[in-house]
Amino acid sequence: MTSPTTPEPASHTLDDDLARHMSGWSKRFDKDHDDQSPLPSHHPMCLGCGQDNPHGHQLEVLRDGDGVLARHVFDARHTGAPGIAHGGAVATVIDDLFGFVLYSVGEPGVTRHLGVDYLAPVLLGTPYVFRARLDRRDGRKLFVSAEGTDETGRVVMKAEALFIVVGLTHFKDVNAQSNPPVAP
Ligand SMILES: CCCCCCCC/C=C\CCCCCCCC(=O)SCCNC(=O)CCNC(=O)[C@H](O)C(C)(C)COP(=O)(O)OP(=O)(O)OC[C@H]1O[C@@H](n2cnc3c(N)ncnc32)[C@H](O)[C@@H]1OP(=O)(O)O
Repeated sequence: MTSPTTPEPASHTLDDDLARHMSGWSKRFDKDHDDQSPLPSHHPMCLGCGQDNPHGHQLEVLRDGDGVLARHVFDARHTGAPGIAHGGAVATVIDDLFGFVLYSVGEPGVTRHLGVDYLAPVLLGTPYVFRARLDRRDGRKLFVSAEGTDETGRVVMKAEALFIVVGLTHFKDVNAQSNPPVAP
């Protein structure tokens, strides 16, 4: 529910977004994306990384060699069992991080399959590092993997996913069929 102090999301039209993202996604990791430099968010309202989404994780994702990295602290909004991050919130962060691996591919893609192994509780208010990479590509199929570690280096979760490369028309076609976005 929107509180009176919750900022209204900025207005972004699909055509604006597509135009902006088209140039963004055509860029591979390059001189603009030096190692350990931040990568642009998918979209200002993206649940994972959008800076205008007050309900999102507002991830800041860095290029990390051939992969990507995000440092993240889950908070009370992400509670599952008391004191522990909800598994769906952890999966959201990882799914979104995989969406940043697309920068190394230079083409847009969407999640076809996501698998998560929860090896240890992910605690609220505790810093974790999540890393993801492209393992292999088979035509339009991108096989990616990731893991999350705590400050001691202990691996608390692992994930693997299949992303499918799609054209930008995928997003346009889907939006043409859907209802207009609703403000939170
Ligand atoms: C608002 C404007 C924004 C504009 C922005 C523009 C740029 C943004 C760009 C990028 C954003 C990235 C943002 C990341 C955010 C995080 C990621 C998400 O949340 S993504 C959302 C959730 N995912 C979906 O909504 C997909 C829904 N699914 C589909 O639309 C279709 O299923 C689709 C397009 C993915 C594929 O459909 P098919 O009918 O073409 O293909 P099929 O038969 O399903 O399978 C594809 C291939 O995968 C294999 N496959 C399927 N499951 C497999 C499995 N478990 N293991 C191995 N292979 C598998 C199959 O055998 C097939 O292989 P074979 O191509 O024939 O060789």
